[in-house]
Amino acid sequence: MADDIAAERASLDETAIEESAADAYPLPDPLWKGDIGPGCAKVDPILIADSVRKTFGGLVAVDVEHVEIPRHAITALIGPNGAGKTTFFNLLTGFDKPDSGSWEFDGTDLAGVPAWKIARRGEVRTFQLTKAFGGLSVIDSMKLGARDQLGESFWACLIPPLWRAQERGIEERALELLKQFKLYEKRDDLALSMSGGQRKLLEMARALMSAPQLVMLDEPMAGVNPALTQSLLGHIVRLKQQGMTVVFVEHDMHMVQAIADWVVVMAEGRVVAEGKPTEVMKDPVVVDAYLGANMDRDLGEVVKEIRASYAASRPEGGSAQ
Ligand SMILES: Nc1ncnc2c1ncn2[C@@H]1O[C@H](COP(=O)(O)OP(=O)(O)OP(=O)(O)O)[C@@H](O)[C@H]1O
Repeated sequence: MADDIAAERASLDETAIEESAADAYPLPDPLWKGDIGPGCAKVDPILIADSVRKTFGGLVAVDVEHVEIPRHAITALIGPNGAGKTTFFNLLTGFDKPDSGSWEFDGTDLAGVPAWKIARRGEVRTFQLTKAFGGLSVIDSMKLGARDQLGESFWACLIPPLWRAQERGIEERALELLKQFKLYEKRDDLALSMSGGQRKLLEMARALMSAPQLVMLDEPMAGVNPALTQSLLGHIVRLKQQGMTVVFVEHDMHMVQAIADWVVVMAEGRVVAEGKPTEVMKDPVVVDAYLGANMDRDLGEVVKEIRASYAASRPEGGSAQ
């Protein structure tokens, strides 16, 4: 496993990650305050969610008591299928409405705020399945992304020099991002003519049109060939080097260990564990959530039992919660 991770890290140089840039936004060490565990406080959180709950009929899809996302870090959100990861993403980014709960992004309450306004405030997301690009070219998809996220200014539309300047700015940013994502040569191609992996890159580039602070990526590597996976991993690390905070959903623990600073684990709608990537997969609660044992039992009870037996087996106190 360690060799695999080393190889994964070594291969990231395909996208020329500049080591010198890594310290531009140094992370607090440690990232958390107090006891480490589900819902633990962070030294510098960019997003704080409280009592966020979403049900579909009788099914509780999300029931997150408290979670904090560390600023400037790469956080992986992991968990078995149906754990509620995508639904939680949808809620936090305004693409779905919770039954209850609140969350703040960089000190601003975002509950009930629509997706386009959330994007304007600096929190953007990509989708598990890339959104339809219609018959648009790559460059037009980028420009439309800017409109989706930046919105149209009524006054700018009435004053030609203003909208021309805005158009120019959008085009320049789109071309710059396409260069960064190595899609510049494809700018006039139909977006739909690109491979699944290239569309994932395009979706990520498009999400950056509004110069966000927090980028939420839903399974960015799913269905992408290994070569492009390296490239995507490199791009995610580069977002962090540029000062953005990243949250990504991923099932492959090699990828998580290769790039994540922090891991949040969900199961049955709840956050059941948090920690550093190297530590969190040793947590028996996480092992259990992945193995799917106890599926028919109340998760809260299972978590309590496992933590109690784990603590008992470690006289010095075991895990924090
Ligand atoms: N629109 C919906 N209507 C009904 N049930 C839904 C809806 N969206 C999600 N669910 C259910 O909510 C639960 C959580 O789903 P969600 O997609 O958020 O999980 P996930 O952790 O992202 O899973 P995966 O890793 O498979 O993508 C699942 O049981 C799912 O079937």
